[in-house]
Amino acid sequence: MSDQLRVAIVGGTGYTGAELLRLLAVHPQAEVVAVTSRQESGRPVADVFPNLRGHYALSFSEPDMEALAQQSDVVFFATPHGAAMSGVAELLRRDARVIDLSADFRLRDQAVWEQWYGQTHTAPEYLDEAVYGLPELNAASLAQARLVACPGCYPTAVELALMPLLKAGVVASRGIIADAKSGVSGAGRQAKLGMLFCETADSFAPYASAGHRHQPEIDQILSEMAGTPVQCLFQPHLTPQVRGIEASIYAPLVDQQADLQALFEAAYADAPFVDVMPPGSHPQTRSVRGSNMARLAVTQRGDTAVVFSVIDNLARGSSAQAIQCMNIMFGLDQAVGLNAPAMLP
Ligand SMILES: NC(=O)C1=CN([C@@H]2O[C@H](COP(=O)(O)OP(=O)(O)OC[C@H]3O[C@@H](n4cnc5c(N)ncnc54)[C@H](OP(=O)(O)O)[C@@H]3O)[C@@H](O)[C@H]2O)C=CC1
Ligand SMILES: CC(=O)N[C@@H](CCC(=O)OP(=O)(O)O)C(=O)O
Repeated sequence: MSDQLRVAIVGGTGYTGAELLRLLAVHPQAEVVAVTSRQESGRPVADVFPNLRGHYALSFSEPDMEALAQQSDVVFFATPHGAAMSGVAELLRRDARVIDLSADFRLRDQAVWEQWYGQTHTAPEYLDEAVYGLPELNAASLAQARLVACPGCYPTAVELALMPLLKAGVVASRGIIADAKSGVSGAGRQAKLGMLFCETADSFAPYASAGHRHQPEIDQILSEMAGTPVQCLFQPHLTPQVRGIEASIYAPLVDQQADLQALFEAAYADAPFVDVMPPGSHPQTRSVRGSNMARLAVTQRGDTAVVFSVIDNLARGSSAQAIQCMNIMFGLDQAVGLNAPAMLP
């Protein structure tokens, strides 16, 4: 076992932490050596998550950065915004590498981050160094990264859908609309009134119409892809399902002769976790449940490119994509441990 990557997880009792544990339980080249929870410290992992019985002898521990750095090669933060930035300096100083599933290092501009997240950033010196963990965009930088800022779940779905169009320059930089829907696990495992079964079942609604914190992240990354400022109107909705994001994206074409299907197939020819579906397809969230696959379908409607994008918010939208980043950072095959097909039905 000595050649196994030693993995620690801060925040192992949330949904993304539980998904990291589930996926890493069968990763052939990584071993979880520590997992933290302040509320469940001392309790066996398999007591809290019965699906992991027989996979882990570990118990949850307190989040002690010095101990985690000594024990592990890489530390995942599956914590609310604000936690990773208080631990990152200590971990990097002790040569652990860090993969942050929260938003602490996603935005380049400290003032913009503070405006949207409503707190002071305490480690702004790492904002430039952090590599945005979208493997199809940043594989080369990820291979060298000490600190990875994993994308938000909605941004993953939207950015993968728009990357081929923006890189080829076939759509306008204004007037793009991303109409996105998320399952309830996107809100995390903490009880919140609006996320209860009786509040969400048999219903469907938009939210955050005044602006969502994923808006500046989406605009930042789309602008990097295009090499020019891009504005995308992003509108989220809550759907009564556990996992899954669907984004329907509308982008005004500046080149109406472009073969969009060919463009997408070429852009993702070497991407093991992007499936460009045949023309006329309607991807379903159930086709990606529990898997790292993003399924895309592209079509042209008059002067508009229409892209449908589905991911599992807990897998491609966070934990599985974070493991794909880990694989790249440590020189492993990017797909190792992630090849299981989605659960269906
Ligand atoms: N849910 C989703 O679909 C997605 C979530 N994300 C992001 O991933 C992160 C985790 O999300 P999610 O799993 O849903 O969150 P949860 O609220 O479900 O879980 C949070 C976890 O972090 C721990 N924690 C909370 N505060 C601290 C702290 N200050 N220091 C150390 N540990 C702490 C909690 O355990 P304890 O309090 O016991 O220590 C718990 O294990 C968030 O930043 C979220 O925005 C990103 C993409 C998708
Ligand atoms: C359904 C739901 O509530 N979803 C969450 C997004 C989850 C996510 O991606 O989280 P971070 O970007 O914060 O890491 C929301 O809209 O706030």
